[in-house]
Amino acid sequence: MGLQFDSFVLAASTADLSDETAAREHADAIEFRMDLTDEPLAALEAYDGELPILATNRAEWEGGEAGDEGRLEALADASALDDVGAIDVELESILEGAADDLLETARDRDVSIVASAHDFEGTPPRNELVRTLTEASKYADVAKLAVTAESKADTIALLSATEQLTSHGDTVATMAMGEVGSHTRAVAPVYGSKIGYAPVDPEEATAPGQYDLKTLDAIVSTICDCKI
Ligand SMILES: O=C1C[C@@](O)(C(=O)O)C[C@@H](O)[C@@H]1O
Repeated sequence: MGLQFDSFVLAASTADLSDETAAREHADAIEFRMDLTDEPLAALEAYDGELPILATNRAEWEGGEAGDEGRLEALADASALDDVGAIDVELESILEGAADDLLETARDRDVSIVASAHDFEGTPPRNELVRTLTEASKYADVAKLAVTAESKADTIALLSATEQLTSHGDTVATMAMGEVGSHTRAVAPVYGSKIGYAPVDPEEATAPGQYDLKTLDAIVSTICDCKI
């Protein structure tokens, strides 16, 4: 069965699957950043951890390091592995039609789909946040949106959009990158966000403003009963 996102999933985000041992105490899943390592499929095949994997192969044009050649095919290969319970696919690739085969393959294999969008420059207006999340929800089990907050108003817009989609019955994951937005990583789950990303080692953050795994687990567990 695919990774379920009915309650909050704290993902240890890493390019090194040997982090799983240290992550196990705090994380519900591993986000494996295939694009940040050399032989991702070999690493996945050798994986013998306990936590299920959310596989991400982030494109260069979306802030990652994977070139387009073979990128979605590698995700399809990853989805064949038992430990891979979910894949992350850029909303842009979905809308272009480039991910049609991948989505079908994932569905056939009962692997959950996270459709993601990122804004590394700023935070679009609230109605656009709602529109992007609504669009992503049409194609995926989880609609994910990471923006860059430049003001407190940006963070409130993101949290408000998160609450709106969640009350409407959609499954979303949201976070504001950067210093101003850091706290949204802790409080977004209160408003319904279903995935948190955190590195085991703060030096190995996969996005700006992330808390380390232990810290995020402690805060979320304290302020929210989202994991139940
Ligand atoms: O898309 C996301 C969210 C993220 O960018 C973050 O801001 O925590 C971290 C990435 O590893 C992940 O793929």
